[in-house]
Amino acid sequence: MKIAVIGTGYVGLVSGICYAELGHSVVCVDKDPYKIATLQSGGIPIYEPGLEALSRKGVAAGNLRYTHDLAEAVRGTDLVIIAVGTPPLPGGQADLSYIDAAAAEIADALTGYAIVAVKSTVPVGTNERVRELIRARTDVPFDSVSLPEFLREGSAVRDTLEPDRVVVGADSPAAAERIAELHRPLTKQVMVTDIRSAEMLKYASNAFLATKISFINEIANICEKVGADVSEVAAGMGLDRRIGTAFLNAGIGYGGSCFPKDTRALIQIAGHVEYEFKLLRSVVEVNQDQRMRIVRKLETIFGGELRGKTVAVWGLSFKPNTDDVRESPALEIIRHLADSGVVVRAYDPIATASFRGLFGDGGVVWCEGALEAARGADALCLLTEWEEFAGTDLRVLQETMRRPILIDGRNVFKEADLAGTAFVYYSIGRPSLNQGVREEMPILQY
Ligand SMILES: NC(=O)c1ccc[n+]([C@@H]2O[C@H](COP(=O)([O-])OP(=O)(O)OC[C@H]3O[C@@H](n4cnc5c(N)ncnc54)[C@H](O)[C@@H]3O)[C@@H](O)[C@H]2O)c1
Ligand SMILES: O=c1ccn([C@@H]2O[C@H](COP(=O)(O)OP(=O)(O)O[C@H]3O[C@H](CO)[C@@H](O)[C@H](O)[C@H]3O)[C@@H](O)[C@H]2O)c(=O)[nH]1
Repeated sequence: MKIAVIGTGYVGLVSGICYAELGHSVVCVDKDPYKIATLQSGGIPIYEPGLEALSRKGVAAGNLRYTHDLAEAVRGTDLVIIAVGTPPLPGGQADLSYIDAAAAEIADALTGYAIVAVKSTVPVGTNERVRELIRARTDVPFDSVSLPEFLREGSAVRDTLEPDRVVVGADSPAAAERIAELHRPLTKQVMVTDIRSAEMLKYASNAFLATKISFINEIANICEKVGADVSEVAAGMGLDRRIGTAFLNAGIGYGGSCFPKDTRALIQIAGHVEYEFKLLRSVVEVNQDQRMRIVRKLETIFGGELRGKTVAVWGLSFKPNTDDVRESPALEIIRHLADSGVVVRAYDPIATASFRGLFGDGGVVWCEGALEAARGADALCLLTEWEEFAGTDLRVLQETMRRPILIDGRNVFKEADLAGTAFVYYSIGRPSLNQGVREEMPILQY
């Protein structure tokens, strides 16, 4: 197929490169000149494992190219994929201005029949809105398809080439079949449905996963008080195939460019039809609170006074294996620490530059290595579970720090790692591992 992908962000770029890998003829379009220049020179403007090599391969094979000229890319194409951003507006609802602008540009560029598919995450009814926008500007025939994307950052290439499922929402059976056919080499699970269900299914999936995370975080918080271990609890729950083990890792809550935005947008979508999504509101509230537990724990350890302390932070991205820091819990935690008069020494293997771009520099010393960040610190907070942190020799770390206080926000370390150290250690929902802050467990009488 001849495919034009509009937007070379995390979704558009990965999708475009992977369609080229399947042998299709792909043009990726972005209006950001820096991104296109980087891509044209063989680089990748984001950090995503495996992507750069695939991009170079597609370009060398002659079936992948990059341009900022949308009209030229759309001309004569079979499929146009919209993968522009839908960031949150201040009230939480999705900002559809990039979708509208792309739709108008596509309408003006269409020269013959094409399928226009929306991969961006959009509120129910948006595909119909896109269709009307295009129809108002052109007589060229086209079909609309909702093609929600489920990839995760950090494993985006694998998720795209081996997805659990592909969902195609369409009201034209012929267009649905063409898009289904495009994805059949990737998975047996191609689901064809109506457009509104496809749009809703994307939000419902993210909201459900976010619910799992807030649920296990609340269980973790209770575990701390009753002397149970959340990792044991989650493992045992996960053995039930109806529950499954995935997304039951307790920690400092979810971040990123999707769960925070999409949960809030779904609350708004429900609100528009006068339905109050009470469960999801709580999920969001629990998540917000969970981030601050780390700060409260530090305050308790330091007797309420953070001012003048030096705190090392390991991990700035919202999850490992990405440079994306959008809605990363680290933003809020570091902001709070810096505002409380703490000197923060921060390190991330990949995401420091993007974090500084969003956060600024105030009150933070940016470090080039994990041990360098820990040097002379009164406490260390681990916020992202990058693999390199798990391999730390805690005895060496202890020697580096002024005081051995370790707040493990992602439950990376195990009992054996702590053996022979003097760390005051606190993790999430595993009170038996706590050292130095271990509380007497209450005798439970009911
Ligand atoms: N990031 C993810 O992991 C992920 C996963 C699934 C779905 N989604 C959804 O996919 C959509 C895109 O997300 P993203 O993270 O890739 O966004 P992004 O912000 O990283 O990238 C969007 C890109 O679109 C470009 N763009 C905007 N308008 C354009 C236009 N008219 N012409 C050409 N380029 C244009 C921007 O310059 C930008 O590079 C969002 O709706 C998001 O919710 C994201
Ligand atoms: O057990 C878990 C799993 C995840 N997280 C956190 O949840 C957030 C999101 O993680 P993940 O879902 O792996 O990353 P994303 O790249 O944001 O992917 C989500 O959001 C995308 C955008 O919509 C969807 O396409 C994906 O299916 C969906 O998993 C991160 O902060 C994680 O640290 C936890 O705290 N505990």
